[in-house]
Amino acid sequence: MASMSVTCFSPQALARPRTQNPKRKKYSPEKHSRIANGNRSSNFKPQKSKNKSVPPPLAGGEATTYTSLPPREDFTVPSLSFAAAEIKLSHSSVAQINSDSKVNRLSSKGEEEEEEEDDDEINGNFPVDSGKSEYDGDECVYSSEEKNVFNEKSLNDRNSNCNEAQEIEEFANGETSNLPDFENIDLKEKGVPAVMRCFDRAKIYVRAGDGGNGVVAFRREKFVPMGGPSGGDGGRGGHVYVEVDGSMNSLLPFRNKVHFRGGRGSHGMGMMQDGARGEDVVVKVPPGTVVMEAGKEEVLLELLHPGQRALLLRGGRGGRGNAAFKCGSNKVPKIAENGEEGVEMWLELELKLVADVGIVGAPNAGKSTFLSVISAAQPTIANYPFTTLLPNLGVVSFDYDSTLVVADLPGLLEGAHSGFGLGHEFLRHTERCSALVHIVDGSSQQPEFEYDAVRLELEMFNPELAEKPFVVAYNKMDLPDAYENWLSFKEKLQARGIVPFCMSAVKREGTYEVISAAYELLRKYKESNQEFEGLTEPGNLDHVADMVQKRRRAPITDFEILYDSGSNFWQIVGTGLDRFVQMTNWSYGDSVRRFQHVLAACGVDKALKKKGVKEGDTVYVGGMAMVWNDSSTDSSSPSNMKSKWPQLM
Ligand SMILES: Nc1nc2c(ncn2[C@@H]2O[C@H](COP(=O)(O)OP(=O)(O)OP(=O)(O)O)[C@@H](O)[C@H]2O)c(=O)[nH]1
Ligand SMILES: [Mg+2]
Repeated sequence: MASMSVTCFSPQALARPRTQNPKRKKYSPEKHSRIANGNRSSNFKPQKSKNKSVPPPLAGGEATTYTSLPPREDFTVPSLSFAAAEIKLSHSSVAQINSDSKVNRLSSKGEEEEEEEDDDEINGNFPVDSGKSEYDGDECVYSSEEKNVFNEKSLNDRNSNCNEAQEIEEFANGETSNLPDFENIDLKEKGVPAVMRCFDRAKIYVRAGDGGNGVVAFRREKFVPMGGPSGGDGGRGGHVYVEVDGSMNSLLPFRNKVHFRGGRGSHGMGMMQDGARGEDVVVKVPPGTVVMEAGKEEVLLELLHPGQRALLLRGGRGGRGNAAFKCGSNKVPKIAENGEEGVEMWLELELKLVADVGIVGAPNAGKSTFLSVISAAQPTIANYPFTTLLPNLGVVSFDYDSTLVVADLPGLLEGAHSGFGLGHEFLRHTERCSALVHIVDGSSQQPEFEYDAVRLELEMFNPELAEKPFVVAYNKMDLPDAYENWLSFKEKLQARGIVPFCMSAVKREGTYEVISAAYELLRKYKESNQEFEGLTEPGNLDHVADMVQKRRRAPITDFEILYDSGSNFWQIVGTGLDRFVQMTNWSYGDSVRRFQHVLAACGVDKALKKKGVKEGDTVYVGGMAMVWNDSSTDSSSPSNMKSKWPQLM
């Protein structure tokens, strides 16, 4: 049988500063393997937990899920007593757990107790449901300011919890008048401290650099009479690139920096000297970033592989100097162009994890425990819901070339698809997974109900999620309740054509079978999607810049004429013409003549006459106002539009 060797990385590490808590007991792999091997048996033997502080089974026979974040042990104030309120997935009943005992137990557990636990473990009495993480190596420690902020918040939350408990009881009895309408409240960020928010969406502004202006200059040199035009072109503006940086794992940096602008190209100079190019700007994003234009649904780019670089916006073209306009009919051109303005855009970035397998389930089901067993990841594990606030990644490697990346996601609540709890923030991460492991808490009163509720949430968030291949893992088989309910759960699922697995993540039993089954699903999925996979390989990613450029550099002959009869205003709309007006440098006389020529050549005059333009009407082109003359008195002028212009609006 192939062996499981492991490596891991955790995106949580960046978002939440962690240091080792010296008071906490260290996770010892030797001890664990000793315990695991000692207890390894093919049949699960349920053990009554010795720990008195295990919360009592909840009344009403419902699955355990919660509406509000229970306090974190790191931030508890022991003297304060309060009741954390819970709402079950079902609407019928309510249970309250007096968290006092739990809090005190978590925060004031002494060294002696830990030693006692050690003895228990060695004797084979594994304290499976002790409410304390078995793997404390990854404990999160905050700075003193963060703690203060958090403590203040916790205090407020706890005070309000007492009232909430009463309200929730009313809710259970059908008296919902005082409870907020959860459907209509955006719970996304409210009440969640900044350190806990997931930075997986960002809005940024990008702007390509403007091109430099061309200049009018003439060669003046001894012994070179009439040296001719020698004005150089302006340099092009800086491009905007977006690049995947493998070391990034969130969009957090975009909280501090939102604007990215390419450098401006330098202006041209005499002696045929062209201006220097503007500096390019590179926006670094983590792997798995999706780029969209703000306010639009269409996905512009999906950046998956570290090192991938896409050209988003091309810098503006440098304006031509007078040397470029020299021709047979005009050997002394006194004309130069302005540099083209850089394009600007607001973009929405969205980060979707690039994991092969996603672990989903209700809060407290044992998802993080499972990840910690199958990989070297060390997510925080604790006996309260929403321990996991940000997704954790772990890499499982079966042998040399078969590895899979597994993501442990925060628990899902009923209503997660519409923003309830934390789940929907992360549900989109599962869209990238090829397979799911659905962990069911076997010790909950109605595991089938919990299973159905989570499946429904997935389906309501995105029906494609429900189509993904999945493995059902019935967890906590070492607990008597779970053990007793297993057969009925299994039969019910088998009746629907699903074969569930059972396991005890804490005892590391049955976990290998579950992850192997997930790997098998993944393998089959990849086989059947091989052609599609090929498309996601890095290739030419300049299509966004091409698209923007095409839109901008539309032919000058593409225009539309709008007429406002009330004010006798004519407006000529066309991106090609707008760009032409912007690049015309009105300070040179030849520019004006050229502009009129172009208007006549591209058919603007003709089209206006056809539409019935009259003497004295005002015509707007690319932000310029001009007055229409029916009979051109100036024979050198090719267009009927003159006087008042050039004149900026
Ligand atoms: N007895 C027993 N307890 C388990 C087992 N697996 C997990 N637990 C316990 O269940 C509690 C919750 O485990 P977690 O792994 O944090 O659960 P989770 O699903 O990640 O929870 P959230 O992150 O809050 O959604 C912890 O106290 C674990 O020790 C198991 O197989 N048997
Ligand atoms: Mg967790």
